[in-house]
Amino acid sequence: MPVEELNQEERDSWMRALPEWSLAREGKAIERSFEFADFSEAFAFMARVALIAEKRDHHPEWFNVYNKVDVTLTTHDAGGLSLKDMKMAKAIGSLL
Ligand SMILES: C[C@H](O)[C@H](O)[C@H]1CNC2=NC(N)=NC(=O)C2=N1
Repeated sequence: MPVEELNQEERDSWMRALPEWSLAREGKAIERSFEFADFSEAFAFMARVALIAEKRDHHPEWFNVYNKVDVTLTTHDAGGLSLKDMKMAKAIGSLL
């Protein structure tokens, strides 16, 4: 089933509900940086996100250095942001 890209109004409404996330890539992605006590905590977070990603078949782009994890969400199949990214962002936030 094709995944629809959100229109600007839907996108902006979701962004108000996800204030910790920022638009990136000219509105085609959202990003958020996380900081933990150490690498072990950061990697534990990534492991939990990985399980959610597999369950949803929706995978983050991310970059980790020691205790920091930068997460970018976008939907390749939609060529931009979809509901999947926003729901994933919400699920990631509820892990903390
Ligand atoms: C075939 C499979 O459904 C797709 O490749 C999935 C897997 N994970 C994905 N993750 C993300 N972020 N975007 C996608 O479009 C996507 N598509």
